[in-house]
Amino acid sequence: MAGSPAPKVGVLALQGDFREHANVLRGLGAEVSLVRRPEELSAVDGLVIPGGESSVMDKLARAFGLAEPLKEAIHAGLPVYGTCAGLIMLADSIVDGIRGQQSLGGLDVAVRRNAFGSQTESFETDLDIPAIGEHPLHAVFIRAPVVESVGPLATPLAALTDGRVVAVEQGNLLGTSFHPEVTGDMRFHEYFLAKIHAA
Ligand SMILES: NC(=O)CC[C@H](N)C(=O)O
Repeated sequence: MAGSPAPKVGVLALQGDFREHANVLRGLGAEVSLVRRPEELSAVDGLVIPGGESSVMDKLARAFGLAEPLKEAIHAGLPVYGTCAGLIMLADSIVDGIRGQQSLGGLDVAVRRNAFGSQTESFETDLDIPAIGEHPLHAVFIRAPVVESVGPLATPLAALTDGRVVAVEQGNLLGTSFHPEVTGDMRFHEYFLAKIHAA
């Protein structure tokens, strides 16, 4: 946006495909930093939680003393976008988590891990997502979760043809089951940057 400074966007870099997100965000003009410590979190205007393995991310976030600061930041209204494992981290409730797995919460949804089972490790499909524009988005799902139930505070943004919800938003929070950082279609990251500008 002309005249406005580049937003400072953090990418949670405990585990997972944080480099891909950092590259997309830099390409869109954001000032990107990797977040592994509470001080790094307090320096950003928005945060992306990448795909990876949510149970590992959860353990590392707690071990590094980041889980509580992350919850506080989410509660205080920091814009946060979670993809895949990141969506699981943002869900108020996890279905099929490993024993003791915790989420940060924030999104009024229940998310089922590995919802497509071991037969379907990954697949690609085109999704109609009016919130980000007219053209369908090519979406890549990798051992992906689905949003199993959406509470009254969250809004579904996209669903598969069978009706299962794969993208949601709630105020400053955004979550997708799929990985826009690997397709070259940057509309979800642009949508998220617009949220940061508006926050
Ligand atoms: N691509 C991904 O982020 C996979 C998510 C992973 N199955 C989990 O439970 O966290």
